[in-house]
Amino acid sequence: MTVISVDGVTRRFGEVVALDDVTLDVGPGELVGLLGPNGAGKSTLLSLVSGQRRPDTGGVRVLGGDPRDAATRTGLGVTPQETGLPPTLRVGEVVDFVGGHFPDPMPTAALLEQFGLTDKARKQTGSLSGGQKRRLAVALALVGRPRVILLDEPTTGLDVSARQALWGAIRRYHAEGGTVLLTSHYLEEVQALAERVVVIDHGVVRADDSLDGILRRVGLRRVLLRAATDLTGLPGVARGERRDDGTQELYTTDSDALVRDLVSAGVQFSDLQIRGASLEEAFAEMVAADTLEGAHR
Ligand SMILES: Nc1ncnc2c1ncn2[C@@H]1O[C@H](COP(=O)(O)OP(=O)(O)OP(=O)(O)O)[C@@H](O)[C@H]1O
Repeated sequence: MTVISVDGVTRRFGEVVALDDVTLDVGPGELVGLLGPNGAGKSTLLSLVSGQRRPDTGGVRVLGGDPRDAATRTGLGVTPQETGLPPTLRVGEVVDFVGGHFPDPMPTAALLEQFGLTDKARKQTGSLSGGQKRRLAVALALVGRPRVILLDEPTTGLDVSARQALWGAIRRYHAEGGTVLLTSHYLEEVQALAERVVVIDHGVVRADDSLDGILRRVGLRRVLLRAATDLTGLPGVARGERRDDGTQELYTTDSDALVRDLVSAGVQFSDLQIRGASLEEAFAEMVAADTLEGAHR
């Protein structure tokens, strides 16, 4: 059975098309990372899957039901936005309150222990640090022992150790058979957790592939050199830029072949430097290339 089924969904906000004919199926036990730049439509997609919003056209099913039905939502865990935590309620009270909506909630003490929040149980949520709030938000997604969780930017703003701790909790949930759909700006986070990656941009799914498949697609190298001839249009150069200082920056999937071609063509160059494009650059490259393709369609 498909756990999450998004079928031909379009959602507008006035003139803005936040999602444009999006189709996405997530199977049981999958851990899917939804990746995209600001404003891509990730949060809108999660809000449709969680039943907080309705699509204009198309359909969304979760665990075979309508996500707007209370019965369906008991199988679904979501992280509230930071502003969604009532600031005057104590941490333990918030967990009890959310857990009270589920038939078999996790014991509050065990959950707080798992997320390193035991000593905060009696603190008002308004007094928590940003990192502690994020941990509480993810804990709340798990309190009802849901079959599927939706995590929107689970570790944004966290330091390295807090991020690792949360990744551990997400991995444990997944290892026990849970299905996860998470959004992130961080390729690093998606790389650490997800088996499958969906890249979304301008409301359109640009890529949907295994993590390895996506990494292969973004396996660009950056070649920096100084040359009098313009090399930015050479075959094999995905994108290139000539700088005022005489250097040229060339992105290619095969830097060895590019350098061999330059040598055999007798091109004069100096100050050669080659490094892997950062994941961020590679992701930007993929989104830019697909946008260009879209414009030519
Ligand atoms: N309530 C709203 N009213 C008007 N426009 C909205 C609303 N929510 C989202 N949008 C617009 O829809 C588009 C998609 O936004 P969305 O928040 O889904 O993107 P996102 O990928 O989650 O971005 P971010 O990474 O910045 O959180 C954006 O252009 C945004 O401005």
